Amino acid sequence: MTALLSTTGLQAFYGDAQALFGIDFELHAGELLAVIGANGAGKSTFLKCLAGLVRAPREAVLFKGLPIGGLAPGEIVRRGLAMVPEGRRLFASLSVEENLLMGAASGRSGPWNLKRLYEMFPVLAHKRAEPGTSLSGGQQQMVALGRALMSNPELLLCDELSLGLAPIVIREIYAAMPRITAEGMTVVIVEQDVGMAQQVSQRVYCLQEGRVSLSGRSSELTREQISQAYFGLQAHAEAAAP
Ligand SMILES: Nc1ncnc2c1ncn2[C@@H]1O[C@H](COP(=O)(O)OP(=O)(O)OP(=O)(O)O)[C@@H](O)[C@H]1O
Repeated sequence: MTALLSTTGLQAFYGDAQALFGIDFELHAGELLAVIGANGAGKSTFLKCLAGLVRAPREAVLFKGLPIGGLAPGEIVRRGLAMVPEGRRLFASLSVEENLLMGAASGRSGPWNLKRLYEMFPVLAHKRAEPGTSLSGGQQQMVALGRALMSNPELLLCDELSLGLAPIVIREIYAAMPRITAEGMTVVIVEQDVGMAQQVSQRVYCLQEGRVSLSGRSSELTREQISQAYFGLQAHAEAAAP
């Protein structure tokens, strides 16, 4: 099966500091995959390389068979890859609806529009005219997720959706995932909560100090394997073919 997205030997740097040391990664259409790892392991940097927010060598990232490493973020969105950034990053001067409509600027068509989003998150319909930043953290996360969906991507990258949110709100946000994947969308989540990551995903990659320390099917990985990969002891289970 051809990968929807793959990276080969992906390295990333902040100035002279190296953050990723040769990431080999493969993602197939329709998967929901989780990237886990401790603080500073390189999870956000990895997603940013895919989305064009951190520089990557052109050939190190293939999306739909074409090299996209280092392309401008807007070009990558137009090709069908959208990201929900860590920390929501809403436009403070814009309303909820205007924030959502920013996502539609890619010009891509597909199943997601304002009506669908408001059905999925009714609270946003009630607050459509309010400034995005006046909402609760969980509601802002719904806007950030909705804004990315409005670009009708084939691949959605979500960086720590649960950051700073109460467990009940986290469950509400993750409850949206089956509706998103039911549309055929492929999803990568970065998640600190390993239990949640394993529960919602089909496969997991664990990063440790900028390297893949473990990959495999979520249902088959043991807590012990994950905690070893998370905290740095040697462990590697090859990903089973999806
Ligand atoms: N803007 C930056 N400038 C310099 N170094 C950075 C920058 N962003 C991240 N780093 C470094 O790159 C490495 C990977 O960080 P990254 O944020 O990708 O990790 P992470 O796994 O997403 O962690 P977290 O869960 O804390 O977000 C770390 O050593 C971090 O200090």
